[in-house]
Amino acid sequence: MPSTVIKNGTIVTADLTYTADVKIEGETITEIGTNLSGDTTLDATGCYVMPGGIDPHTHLEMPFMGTYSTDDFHSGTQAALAGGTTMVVDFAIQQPGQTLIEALQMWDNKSGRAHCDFSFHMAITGWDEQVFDDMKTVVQEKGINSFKHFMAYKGAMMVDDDEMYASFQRCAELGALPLVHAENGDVVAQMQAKLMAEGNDGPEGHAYSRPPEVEGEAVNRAIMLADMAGVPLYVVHTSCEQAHEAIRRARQKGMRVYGEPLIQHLVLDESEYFDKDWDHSARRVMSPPFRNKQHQDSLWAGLAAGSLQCVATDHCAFTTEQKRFGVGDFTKIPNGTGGLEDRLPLLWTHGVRTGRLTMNEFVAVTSTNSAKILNMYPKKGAVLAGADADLVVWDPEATKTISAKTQQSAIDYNVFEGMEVTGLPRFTLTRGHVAVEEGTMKSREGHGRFVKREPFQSVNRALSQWKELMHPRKVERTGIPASGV
Ligand SMILES: NC(=O)NCCC(=O)O
Ligand SMILES: [Zn+2]
Ligand SMILES: [Zn+2]
Repeated sequence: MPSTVIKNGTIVTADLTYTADVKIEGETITEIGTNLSGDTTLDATGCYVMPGGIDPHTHLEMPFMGTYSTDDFHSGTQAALAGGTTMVVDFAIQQPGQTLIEALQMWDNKSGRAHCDFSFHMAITGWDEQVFDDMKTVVQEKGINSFKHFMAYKGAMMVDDDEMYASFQRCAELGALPLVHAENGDVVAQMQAKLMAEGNDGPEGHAYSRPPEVEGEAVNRAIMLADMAGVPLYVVHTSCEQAHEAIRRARQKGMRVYGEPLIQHLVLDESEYFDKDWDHSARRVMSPPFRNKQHQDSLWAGLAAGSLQCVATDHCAFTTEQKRFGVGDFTKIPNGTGGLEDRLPLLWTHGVRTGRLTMNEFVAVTSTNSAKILNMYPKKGAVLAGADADLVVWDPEATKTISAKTQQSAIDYNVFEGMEVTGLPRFTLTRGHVAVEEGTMKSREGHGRFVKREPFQSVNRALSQWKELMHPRKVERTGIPASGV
């Protein structure tokens, strides 16, 4: 079996920083030590050797708002690798009339082009007996242990409380983790209609129609429902203090609630929606929208304090032409932005280089925490013998200016255009294969494999045990008075 040794680097994991060589045989890390040798040597002088990034939230070739997101499993996973991310978790979403299993088949077909490993969350967009039954197949046979619920996008993917609570209870039974896109979709729809009626039809209307309160309310509601169902909860794209505050409070009360800020919300703010150039603002339309500096500070603090766990991208990239579907009606601008290639360099630049995050916290929030929360650690998210050789050799001094002209993403712009970043991959390895070397792409289409994720044992068992103990019990009484009737 061909072997590779990464030499002269410093290993940085979520909890350790130390000097050692890393030996890879085939697709797996087989040894960590000193003076190791192999068929090939990768020089990591001056670099950190870290677990490759895991993006827990992407939408590649997603059918949405009358079109498909432009980055697919080919360009999207190339972008991931170029930026040091070695695994993405995408969302399989049923289309009207489709079963969960049919939707999964669709995602299986699309993902054949992936250059890096991937897994899926399954979206629940309605509720009936078939969905109830299929959830069991999805968890027990298809290797998917997480289900997403959209509390927004009324008239499309949104589920109501009835459906969500039923699904949360099913997740509890199956050892699965529910995810929520938390915005009050009913209120958003009313605000959108009002803004449009007042002639407020530009991209700034998108931000006005989705204030932090609609997110905070929904996060609180989802947390309460999850608590009543006895299941943990993962809140995707946590963008504001109201949402973070709800997560923080729940965690202080002992609830297993996880929060995921996006790199976009951490570094871009709401002023983007007030640009005079319609295209500039529309390209940045996503839900929830970008917020102000106070909200950004809250998210950064949450990552350092541990009340927020994973930094994702929600990569859902539309071209300018696609964004223009919404000229004259902001509600028709396809929601979504890219970020796969830029997540790690931006987080390093704005997090580690400013002192907001340590290097170990950086690894935790870009990789290890996702692997643990989604139940694939230590196969993924670890630099350990036996783990997949998904690694990034990170040059902390390498710099570039982000530009659509040099990106892997297939769209015609980049929402971070012109930003300088310091900290880039020297090498990115996906299951032992060197996919990126000093900015040159050497990745292979179809190399990526589906990563099966087993149902959760400990957290769900602990919660159901507690639920069982607290279950309503009839009080057996003596001396019951005769009925008054
Ligand atoms: N976030 C966004 O605007 N688009 C992608 C779909 C979603 O996650 O809501
Ligand atoms: Zn969402
Ligand atoms: Zn999303």
